[in-house]
Amino acid sequence: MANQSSLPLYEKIWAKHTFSRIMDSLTLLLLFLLLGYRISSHNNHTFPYFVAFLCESWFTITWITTMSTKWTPSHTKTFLDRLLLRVSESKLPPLDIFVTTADPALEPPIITVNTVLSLLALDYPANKLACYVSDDGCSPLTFYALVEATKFAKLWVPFCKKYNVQCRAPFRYFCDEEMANHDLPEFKQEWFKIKEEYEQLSGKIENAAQNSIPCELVGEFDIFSQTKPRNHSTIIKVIRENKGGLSNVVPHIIYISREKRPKHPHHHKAGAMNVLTRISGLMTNAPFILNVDCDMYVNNSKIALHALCILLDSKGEKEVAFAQCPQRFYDAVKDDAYGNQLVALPMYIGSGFAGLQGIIYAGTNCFHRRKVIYGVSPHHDIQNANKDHHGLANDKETMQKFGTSKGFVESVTHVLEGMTLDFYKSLDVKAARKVASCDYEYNTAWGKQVGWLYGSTSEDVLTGLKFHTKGWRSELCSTDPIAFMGCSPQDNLGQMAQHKRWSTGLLDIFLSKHCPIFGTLFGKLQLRECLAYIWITNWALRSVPEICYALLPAYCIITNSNFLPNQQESSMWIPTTLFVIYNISNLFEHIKSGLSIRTWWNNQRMGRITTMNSCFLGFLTILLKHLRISDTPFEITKKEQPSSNENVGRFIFNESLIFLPGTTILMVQFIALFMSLLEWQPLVSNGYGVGEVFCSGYVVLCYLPFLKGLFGKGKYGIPLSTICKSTVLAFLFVHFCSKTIAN
Ligand SMILES: O=c1ccn([C@@H]2O[C@H](COP(=O)(O)OP(=O)(O)O[C@H]3O[C@H](CO)[C@@H](O)[C@H](O)[C@H]3O)[C@@H](O)[C@H]2O)c(=O)[nH]1
Ligand SMILES: [Mn+2]
Repeated sequence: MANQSSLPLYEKIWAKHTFSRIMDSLTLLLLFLLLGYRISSHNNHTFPYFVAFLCESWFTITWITTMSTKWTPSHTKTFLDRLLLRVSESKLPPLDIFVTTADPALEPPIITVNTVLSLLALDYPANKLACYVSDDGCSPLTFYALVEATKFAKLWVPFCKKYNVQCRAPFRYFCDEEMANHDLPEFKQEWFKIKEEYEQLSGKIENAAQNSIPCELVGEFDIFSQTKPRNHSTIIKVIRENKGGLSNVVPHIIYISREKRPKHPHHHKAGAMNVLTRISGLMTNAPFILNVDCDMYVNNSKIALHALCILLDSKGEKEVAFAQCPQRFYDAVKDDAYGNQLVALPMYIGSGFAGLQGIIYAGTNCFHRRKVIYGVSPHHDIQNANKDHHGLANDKETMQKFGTSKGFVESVTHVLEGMTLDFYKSLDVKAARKVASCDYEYNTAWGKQVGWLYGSTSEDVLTGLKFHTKGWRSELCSTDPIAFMGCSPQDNLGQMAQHKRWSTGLLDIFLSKHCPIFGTLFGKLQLRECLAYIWITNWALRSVPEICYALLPAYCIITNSNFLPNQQESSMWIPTTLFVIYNISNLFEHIKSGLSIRTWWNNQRMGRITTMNSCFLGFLTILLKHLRISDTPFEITKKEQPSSNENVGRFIFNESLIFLPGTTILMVQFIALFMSLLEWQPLVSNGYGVGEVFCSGYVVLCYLPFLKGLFGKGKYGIPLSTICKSTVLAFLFVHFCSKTIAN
């Protein structure tokens, strides 16, 4: 038998997606044929052909990056038994957990509380865990909810461990009434007792949200009386300290609301993460960090151990910066009506990334190595670090980089030297306050070389990209059952706003000095990883060719011209087959991911709608930002419990500009189809044919929710102002069309 300690703790499994590969290659071939046709066609000097050629070239480039990303998918298999043979439970490394919340209205405290409870109950020695909750909303309600939840945790944590509960978020766990029919009478009794306690807890939080916080607690809440969410000093409260360092109790839990002042940029989530990094550095300084958004509860209680298989593996130890767990969502809207469940896409693109230099950092559900966050490169020489960090001069250097807190700099030195001893003595709030102040980062490397990087609302992808550029790899930690579950937007407004933020933030990265292309030229970003990053960061740019392409059939019908080969030409088979092959392969991928045909269509349709609306707005936002006209905000996604959702898959609309491109495109198709019905076009040769009419009809089909919106009432209707603006734009477009004929 092989020596136990030399066996790897995890293994990469390479998936074979042969059918997908064939279909993808066919698609590429057809795209090339189409481009070839454009170049060689006798029509190639017409305006529509030229525009089509440009758009299709862009699609081809995008397709090459897509294909390269998908080509070698992989995931990981972890060996818990080997881990536990190698590291005894008492030798497991400490783990700091970061939870971020920012707005008690959009992120109801009961959701945050459930996430925190599930984390406190992780299958991991409690004396190795510390849970830090960052509240950018500076909300006494959130604090109150956490205080109450900690009391409940004293029942919940032992209960979960005793009965080996899988889902450790009570609101999900108690949904399942089946549990009560357990054979063990003792279990049954406890189950009911704890369920009742949980109901009391959520009742209290509900009550506090509606009325006010109970007065017996007022003393503790005084500190919130003078605060405004965007203007207050630091609040740090140790809600629970595991003073005895016991392994079977409730871990440390610390509430943090960092200082905020109107004049100081706070860098949204990235800023919050950096404060958490520093405070935890001072307090517990664990070598590993797990970060989750407030809505992502633990669904696999052993997940920390799985992730450590990757991070402690002898190869992983040297190469892997972080272990990212997939993002999954609970209580999806039926058939994914808003296309935000992201199931098929991660299965192909996500594991594709994982087969290259590594999966992107998704901002949540991720286990980090603390020293990587401090800017260390792989194969960083510990001997050297030792030498480096003892001289006084180097302490000075470290201070310039990490800021002037002596305690924190000392903790950094520990991490860089790879010291494994537990740093925790007591949770010192005074030192922690200093590193949470808004001027702490002045003239330091925070947000630039150290910590979460600033400058993009997709701080996650940016930060991960930086690690990859340094030469680190990352792994997808795919477990069964899935590690974490969270909320996804429950309506199209949330979904579209989210995509706008992502596409804006991602384009910001592409246009910054962190651009993946530079990463490959000057750093250690591997070529195909670079292509994959180009694929993802170019999301917003994709909107422009897609909008042009959607307008093209209408343009052709209005001007009686064509952009597709006409019926007499035999080359019509190229675009037709392309359309068919692309859709079949996409449909196949959805079915293989266990999704319905309806879901496929919804995703397909939402793909078009978000690209042409959300991403286009994202594109404009970046344009304005670069012209220094406006800055990009971080709009927080609303988290709600699905029971409150009455839209059941219907689209809702508001005055937002986000609906303008779509409404206009739809109007233009109407005008075109109407004209074709009445045969109003000028008589010129090369008139449009079935192809153009089909395409125009297809666009209308994709925009069916908008079509319904034109006739809908209240929030289900597109506001009159948007309709008016769109009508004006549509007629401008028609006017432009007629101008081009006149020429
Ligand atoms: O100023 C802020 C803004 C946001 N957040 C937190 O950031 C997290 C993510 O925000 P959310 O509105 O849920 O965004 P999503 O669109 O769901 O987030 C995805 O995309 C983000 C980047 O755009 C990543 O940061 C997230 O981890 C990733 O889940 C939440 O916990 C927020 O509380 C803060 O702490 N401070
Ligand atoms: Mn979220």
